[in-house]
Amino acid sequence: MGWMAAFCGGAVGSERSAEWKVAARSQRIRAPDAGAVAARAAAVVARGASRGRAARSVRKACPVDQQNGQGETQLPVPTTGSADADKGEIPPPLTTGDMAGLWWTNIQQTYGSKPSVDGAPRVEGDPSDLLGDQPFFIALAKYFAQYGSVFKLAFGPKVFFVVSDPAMTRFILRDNPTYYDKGVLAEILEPIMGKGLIPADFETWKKRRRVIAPGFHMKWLDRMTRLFGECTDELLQELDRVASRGVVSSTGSVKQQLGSKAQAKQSNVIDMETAFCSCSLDIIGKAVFNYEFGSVTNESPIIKAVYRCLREAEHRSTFLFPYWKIEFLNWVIPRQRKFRRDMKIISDQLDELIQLAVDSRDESDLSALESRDYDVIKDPSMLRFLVDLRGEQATCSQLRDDLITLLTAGHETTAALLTWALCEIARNPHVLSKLREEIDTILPDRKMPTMSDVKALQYTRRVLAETLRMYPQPPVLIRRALKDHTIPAGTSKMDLKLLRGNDLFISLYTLHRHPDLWENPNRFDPDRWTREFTNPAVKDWKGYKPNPNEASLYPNEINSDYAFMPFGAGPRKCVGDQFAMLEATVCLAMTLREFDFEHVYDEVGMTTGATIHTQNGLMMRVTRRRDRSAPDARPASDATTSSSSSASVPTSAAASASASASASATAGVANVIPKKDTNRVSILAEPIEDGRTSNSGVSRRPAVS
Ligand code: HEM
Repeated sequence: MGWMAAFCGGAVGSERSAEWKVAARSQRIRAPDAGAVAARAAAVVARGASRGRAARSVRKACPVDQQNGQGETQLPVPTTGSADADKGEIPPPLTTGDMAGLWWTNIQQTYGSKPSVDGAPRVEGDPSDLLGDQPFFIALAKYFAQYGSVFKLAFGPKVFFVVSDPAMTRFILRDNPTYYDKGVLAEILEPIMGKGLIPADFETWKKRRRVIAPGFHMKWLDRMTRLFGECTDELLQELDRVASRGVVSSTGSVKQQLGSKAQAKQSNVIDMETAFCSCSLDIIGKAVFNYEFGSVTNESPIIKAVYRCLREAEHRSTFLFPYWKIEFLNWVIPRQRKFRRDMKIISDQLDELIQLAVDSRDESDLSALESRDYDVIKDPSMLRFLVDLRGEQATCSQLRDDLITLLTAGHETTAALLTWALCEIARNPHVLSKLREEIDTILPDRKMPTMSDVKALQYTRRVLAETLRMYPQPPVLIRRALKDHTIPAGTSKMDLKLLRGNDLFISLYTLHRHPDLWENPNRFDPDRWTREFTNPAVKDWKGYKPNPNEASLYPNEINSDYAFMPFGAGPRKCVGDQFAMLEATVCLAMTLREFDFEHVYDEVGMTTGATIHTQNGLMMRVTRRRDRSAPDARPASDATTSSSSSASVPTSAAASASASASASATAGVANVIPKKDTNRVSILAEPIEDGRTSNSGVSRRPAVS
């Protein structure tokens, strides 16, 4: 299927062009005129109040809606679903006036004599750590060591409260989710995801969650598990090719050996971060809208557009001044012009896929959809489900927002999980050995994993859970208070009084390494999930209790009483958690069954993005597994390594690092030598910096249907 097909030639093409013009015009008419102009200007002063307008300026109306005469019609509320956040009164959305008032209060409190009533200590000195080279969440961990589990950061008129406390987190995410919206996150993501689940306002979220959540039903997940195996198989074929290339020895200067692009391409070194990214992108494309992403090495325009949009979201999340909200700058600044072009490429393709799905709609009840025979269905995608669900008439633009949200949320997160899991496994031979023992028993030979295999792969899933504890994706959850209220004290022993409009970060990174909540928090120890852990010294925290028989796919917020929240918590918890765990388990198990990996560099630093990235890729020497009948056999160099405490701890330092792992949550942080490289992720086969290749060379596979 060609990207341009929908808009090329014929009557349909020209009709659509006409619709585009109508759509564009109707967009302009719908936009609030004077109010919008004022709001845009005010947004420069008060972020948050003009949500949606900037989004509309980038996003386009959908031709399918025009065709159906739906325009921006409301969706009927479906009869099924799991959204249960509408308990109690929903506070009204924030206005420009609210934000301007709050900013004035912040200025008076930070720089004037007005007393603060919030109760949180303010980070003293220059919080330039947050803008410097080190990742944002590492800076927060440093402040956590100094100020405890609640503190605030003040920048000019902005104040951010940072919380790393289980009881407070439970209050925010589970007990009172309607007190908050997604604040800064929504502002950043709305131009990309529109009214998708992540940035959506409460009303839209409630409707869409009820429709999308049942899409992840058991039979579909079962079919997806097969897809994960098929896509991983393609990755394995590529790894096979890489493994058979000239071996880069473990001695001598790797930099010298990989000095040129040609040399890098001939070596058995691969960037596994990029490889996992490619694999998970393929998976999500097929799963969500039955699209076969083109070859990375062929430089498919859509893949480049998707990656650039993800990078743009990251750029926005780390840029303090939201200049993209000033309309004319979007036309003047090249990266913003490119962003608009990329969004159009993506939207056009999604519109084409939606059109195809709508044209072949086969309306069914939810129960019929949930019991579909996915063995015979050609298109098992989520889009098919959303379009076929009886009574469900989402507008095309809403569907587009849903799809792009699932694509974005479900791609990098899982790739990051696999990346950091492999990073830790390669440093911990005893973990690898236990993994292999399990994998060889449950998945002998080339057997494709099934859902029940994944359930049986308990140790593999513990490794993944441990990875998510140490490298949560995303490392920080973002909320904004919609009403004045008080969050009762947790471990911090102080109530936190919030004003309407206050921004809040829940630092999962520090919560997951909190020394009061975890034994040896910086130690990579998958077996911790089999041991109960309590600490009576922590107020209002029940501790961690393993699930009997580890029945659920991962230890979660309930087992840990909100100390571990790999997929968030409460009604806005990740809708793709099972999908992600199944995918990561299948991919990791299949990969380790076949190949040995060895770190090329001692250090794998972290950088901030939407997820935690490596600094310069996860460069690994890959070889075919040496002795399948003796899974413990590892290269001699590995035998000396023990549990590391951080991805960036040099191998040689791992033993001493783990000895001191019982220190504070920032012990691992101290070992980090960050070197920010926000342009690092490249999907093209180009050498980066010192000549190492940034591309896995993972080729795309033929369509899986
Ligand atoms: C290892 C992989 C993943 C991790 C660690 C992860 C993590 C999270 C977290 C922490 C949240 C909550 C965000 C918040 O409260 O602000 C979330 C939400 C979400 N995730 Fe995931 N996720 C993963 C994979 C996926 C996948 C595979 C999909 C879809 C196919 C997905 C779709 C979503 C969506 C749509 C939301 C928003 C839910 C809502 O607001 O109702 N995620 N995810």
